Amino acid sequence: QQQHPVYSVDEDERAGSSLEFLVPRDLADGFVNNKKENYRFRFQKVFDQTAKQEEIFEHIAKPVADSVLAGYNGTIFAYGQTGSGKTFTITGGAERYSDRGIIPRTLSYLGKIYTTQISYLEIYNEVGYDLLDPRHEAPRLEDLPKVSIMEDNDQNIHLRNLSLQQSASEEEALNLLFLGDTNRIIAETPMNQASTRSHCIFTIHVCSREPGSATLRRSKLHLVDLAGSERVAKSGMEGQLLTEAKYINLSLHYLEQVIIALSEKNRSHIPYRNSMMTSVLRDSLGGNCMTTMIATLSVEKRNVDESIATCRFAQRVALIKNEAQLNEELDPALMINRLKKEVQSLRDELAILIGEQREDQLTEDDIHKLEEQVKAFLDDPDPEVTLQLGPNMRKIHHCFSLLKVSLLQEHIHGRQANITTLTVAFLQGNQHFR
Ligand SMILES: Nc1ncnc2c1ncn2[C@@H]1O[C@H](COP(=O)(O)OP(=O)(O)OP(=O)(O)O)[C@@H](O)[C@H]1O
Repeated sequence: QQQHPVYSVDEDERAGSSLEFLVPRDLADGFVNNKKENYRFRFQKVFDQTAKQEEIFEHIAKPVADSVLAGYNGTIFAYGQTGSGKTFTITGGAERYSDRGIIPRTLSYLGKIYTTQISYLEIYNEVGYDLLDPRHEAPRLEDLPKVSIMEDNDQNIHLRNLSLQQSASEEEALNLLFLGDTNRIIAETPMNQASTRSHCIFTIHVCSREPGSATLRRSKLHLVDLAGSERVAKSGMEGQLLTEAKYINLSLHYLEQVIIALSEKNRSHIPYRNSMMTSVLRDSLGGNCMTTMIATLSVEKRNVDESIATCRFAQRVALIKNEAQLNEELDPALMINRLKKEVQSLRDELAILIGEQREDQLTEDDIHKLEEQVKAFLDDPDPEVTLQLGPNMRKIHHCFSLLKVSLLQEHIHGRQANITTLTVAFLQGNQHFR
């Protein structure tokens, strides 16, 4: 229907894609700076309306899913005004199988390789609810248990009343997604007939171990469908819708504050605690996480100011540089087994080197022979004489004990011992040992 396109996309293999809005002066409604007519934003990639869900998964979700499989945390979240396609991108459309979005495609991708646990959290007016709680059939939202945030001494976040559901197969995980989606709070707004009024965080917990390795990798992938980012004044809401919109705007504002703080160098305090969502996403926006943001735009003329606001937000997010760390922990039983095997193989190797199987203890016969050797060594008047013990640390230690006893006795009897010779004897034994 548009006579003049309001945007253009410029693809550059190396520099990424850029998106430009053309805003004739008469279109600026007070939000955009109407002295300017061109707004240009650079993104890693811009997907046009013709882009297929398959393409979005390949470019956006698959790399994050791969890093989750490698043991890092990951987050993908969709941000944009109501009706711009956040739910369509994250969950998918109901009409065609090919319309399925990032969550079902990711489950299918991960499902072939790992068993997982799923949680699905909804944050409505700053209160968290478990979308997988069976009590969701309760008539009123207020009757449901609220999810609360607890922090341990290491500043790890724990969510009380949020269930972790086992899912052994892709089908089980999909069932959980459908169950949760039917519980989401949806309202008809002036701009979208089925508008989600809350933030929804679908989390896939992955625990993996390479075959034969003692290392467990635990990582999680948050797939976040944010509530619509539009400003209240424009959407013509009132009553409950207005209250909801104020909460949504406030929590998105806090999200933005956290994101800006993360992008500032030398910033020690990040205000995660201001809102439920930033508390929950604490380990997923900065630090130990690979974060991808999808900004969805409704590119009609009347939405151009919201689109520009969305792009500005997305560019601020793009400034975060996360240092991803591997979430690894050791399985003690496996570690002990592995060390036992290592000890055995070192013993075998040693036996080959010294040409004999090493006993744990010296035998009586060994001890007797050593006593004779030490006695002969001490009695020999030749200053060049050495003790030949072979590459056996137990024998060397035992001889030192014998020599110490002898030295102490000599001392008591007022005679001097030749300590230099003893040291040389040890070093020779040691060299041979090496
Ligand atoms: N790329 C697309 N192709 C086809 N239909 C789409 C696409 N994106 C969105 N739609 C359709 O547009 C409508 C609005 O999209 P959607 O519900 O995903 O928006 P939203 O951003 O999640 O909105 P809200 O914030 O209100 O929940 C839906 O009917 C959806 O099926």
